Amino acid sequence: MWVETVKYPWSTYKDPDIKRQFKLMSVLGTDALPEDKLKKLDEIVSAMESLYGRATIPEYGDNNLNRTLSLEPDINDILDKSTDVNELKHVWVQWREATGKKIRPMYAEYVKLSNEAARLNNYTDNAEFWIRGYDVDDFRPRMEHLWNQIKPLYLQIHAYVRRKLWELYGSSVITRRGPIPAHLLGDMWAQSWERLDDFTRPYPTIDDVNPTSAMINQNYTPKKMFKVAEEFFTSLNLSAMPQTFWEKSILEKPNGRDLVCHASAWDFYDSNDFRIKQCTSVNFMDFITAHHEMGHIQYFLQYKDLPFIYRDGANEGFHEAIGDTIALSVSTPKHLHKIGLLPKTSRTYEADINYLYKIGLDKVVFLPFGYLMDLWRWNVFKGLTTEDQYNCDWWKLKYSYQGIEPPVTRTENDFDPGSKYHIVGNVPYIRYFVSYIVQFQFHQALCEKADQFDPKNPTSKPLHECDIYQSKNAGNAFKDMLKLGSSKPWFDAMELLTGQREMDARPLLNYFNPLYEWLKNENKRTGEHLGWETNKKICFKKD
Ligand SMILES: O=C(CCC(O)(O)[C@H](Cc1ccccc1)NC(=O)c1ccccc1)N[C@@H](Cc1c[nH]c2ccccc12)C(=O)O
Ligand SMILES: [Zn+2]
Repeated sequence: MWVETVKYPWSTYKDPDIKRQFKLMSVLGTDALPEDKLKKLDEIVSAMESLYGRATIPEYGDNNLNRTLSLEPDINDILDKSTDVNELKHVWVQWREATGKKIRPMYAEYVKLSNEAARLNNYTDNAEFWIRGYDVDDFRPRMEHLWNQIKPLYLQIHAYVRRKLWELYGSSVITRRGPIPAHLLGDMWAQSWERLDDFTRPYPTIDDVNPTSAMINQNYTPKKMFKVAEEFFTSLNLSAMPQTFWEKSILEKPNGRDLVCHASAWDFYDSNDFRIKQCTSVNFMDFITAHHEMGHIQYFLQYKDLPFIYRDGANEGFHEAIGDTIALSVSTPKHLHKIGLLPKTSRTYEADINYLYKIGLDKVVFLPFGYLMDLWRWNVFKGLTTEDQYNCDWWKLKYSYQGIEPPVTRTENDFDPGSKYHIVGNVPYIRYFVSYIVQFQFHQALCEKADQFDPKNPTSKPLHECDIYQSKNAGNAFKDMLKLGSSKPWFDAMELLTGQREMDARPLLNYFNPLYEWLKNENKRTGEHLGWETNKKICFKKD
């Protein structure tokens, strides 16, 4: 699709739309590389990705079955249910042995070739190439500013969770002033801690909002989960999944066949064939992920008749935010009760705080992780993090932003970034940080359209109780934005839906404000230390 700028001097064109189409078409990406280097880069990425996709670890304990475990569903089930710190440490270490450690030798060449491609596209390095779609030249300082707005809330939830884990595991495993050991947080990368909800929530006597048992009792299947998700979208007057979607998607892990299980959504650019690949288990987290993936498909469907150069998100964060925005309504006790996945709902202060805490264990906790993933990669592409300190710099960032530490000593023989899909799959990650901010802007705007939020009187109808289900008003407003695809700068798309042109952390902070107040009081009551400190060494040389 490379349009010779000499033949078409498009930068001189007057028509803004034609000019935009040529500009988008002229970005070559890795195709700018000479044939042999492009081939080498593709080989490295597919080698890293297939190694990750095939990775298994030995089962914990000395049983002689020597079964092996995959990430999905085996290891995730252990992270969900086990409180045996030695079993948690085993899966944490073994997953990194099976993935990052083996991928490390390939990474430096991947970095070199990616930077070469970026420079051939007239970018200084691949970091600049990756953030071009956000259309501002101070994008990285803006991300730091957003993080600084969120950090006080994160410090509160971090201090509270650390105390609850200290109560559960004792001071031989965790302190009350230091970083939290990463294997105790219910997730392989400590990116979201919602699996801790069950035994750390503020008011434990109040029923937990966990529809998994109802899903199992009602014989939910993966297909049923996607059908229920689809019905939410159609209730908004958005599009149903086309027949080919149901015929060609892979919604369950095919037994026997090796498959990269990391969820993904696919647009075949023929205005008809759209698919999801997801190794779905019947549980609430996978039900939410199903909405995330279906959000991608809905975007595909809404922009499918645009010139194909415009068949993309307004920016990459928008594409990640569609499904999550819908999921903010789906997750409410009110909605789950309405679709029969929650026996009853009690609208008390305690139930409210419990709910905000559960959502906060995903959304607030995720933000430092969503940010540091590309902070590390930007430093690598810019040569600020050199190969001999890959792992040291990774753990410096995990300590500094997330306030966590590894359960065992890490050295430069390890490569912990390579234990995360997006690092081996060459998938940028700041898109999820952007999504977690803008999805609350979208949610607030849609709730206003659904007459379930009033910005002039925000406490009259609390944003966290809003469910836009069956609101055609909200759906049509969402549709108008989705239909733009990437045909307009993302500021215009944002303004069309929300009335403002910038990313703004205030809707997220307003949403969680009752939880923030509760956590401040609770941490003051128990005398929690906010933040973390340690005298442990973080970096060790290759042995
Ligand atoms: O990676 C994903 C979901 C996978 C994806 O839908 O984002 C997928 C990633 C991917 C990109 C490129 C190739 C293969 C997989 N993205 C897409 O399928 C996709 C499709 C069209 C446009 C843009 C992205 N979520 C992130 C974080 C996350 C954000 N919201 C969530 C909700 C539930 C669970 C996780 C998340 C994670 O798991 O760390
Ligand atoms: Zn996604």
